[in-house]
Amino acid sequence: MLRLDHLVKKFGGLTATNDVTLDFPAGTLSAIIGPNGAGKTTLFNQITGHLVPTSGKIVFAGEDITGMKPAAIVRKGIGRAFQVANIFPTMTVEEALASAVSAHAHAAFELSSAFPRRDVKTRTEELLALLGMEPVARRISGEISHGDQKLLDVGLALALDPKLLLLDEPAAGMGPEERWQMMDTVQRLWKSQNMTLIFIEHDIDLVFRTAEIIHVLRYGAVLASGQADEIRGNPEVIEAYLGSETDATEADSREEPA
Ligand SMILES: Nc1ncnc2c1ncn2[C@@H]1O[C@H](COP(=O)(O)OP(=O)(O)OP(=O)(O)O)[C@@H](O)[C@H]1O
Repeated sequence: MLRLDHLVKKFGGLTATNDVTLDFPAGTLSAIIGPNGAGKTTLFNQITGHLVPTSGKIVFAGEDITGMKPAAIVRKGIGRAFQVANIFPTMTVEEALASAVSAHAHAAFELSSAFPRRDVKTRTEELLALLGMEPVARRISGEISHGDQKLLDVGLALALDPKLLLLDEPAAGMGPEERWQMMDTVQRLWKSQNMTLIFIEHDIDLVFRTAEIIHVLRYGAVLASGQADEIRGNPEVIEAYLGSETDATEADSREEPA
């Protein structure tokens, strides 16, 4: 579904993504972990077209999408949950979701007149149910809890019917109980929506419980890939990951002199 092929991204003398080659097979639920500054978000930004790789290729569904603009990549079927709930602060949750569903239906209809018009109301209700957000459907987006706003972000990305969904720390800023619930929801969405999902997460316990495949980044490069048991038992990973608790930004140590 998605292949990253020798992907390099440099910011001046800093190599944020260092020769990353990874496969994300269709239908899988993968996590990307790694210390602060390991290059996780930079990787996502390249996949979504917000950053252009210095070298290497990004192949999605058999097509080379390297260097395409973000809007074109969204149309190819790659969605990402941004912190967008605050774009609709005065709308209710239901209205915000309906707007996203409606915009997507409209774009799809313009692309192909054969594309069936979506029943916006039905899809909105479906999403509310999927997200478990019916109880807050009529509340103002800007006034719901942080956790519900993060869920709404995911819902807005889902409204575009992505084949591949990228979530950057979906449980960030939540309390322990809420974090587990969020990851349960992510797993449920992934199962029910027949999509490929990649998430970035710092909490290694959440990752071990949720992801099928885990990729560990360090200094912008892939340190290890595998299932939870393989990753859990990898001394290098443990060292790299636990080391991050004390190093604020590991990338600081790899800046080359100008
Ligand atoms: N636009 C940019 N310009 C210059 N340097 C950047 C830019 N974006 C990221 N970096 C640097 O690239 C390195 C990797 O950053 P990135 O945000 O991808 O790491 P991360 O693994 O997502 O970290 P975190 O877990 O803290 O979010 C960091 O040193 C960061 O400062």
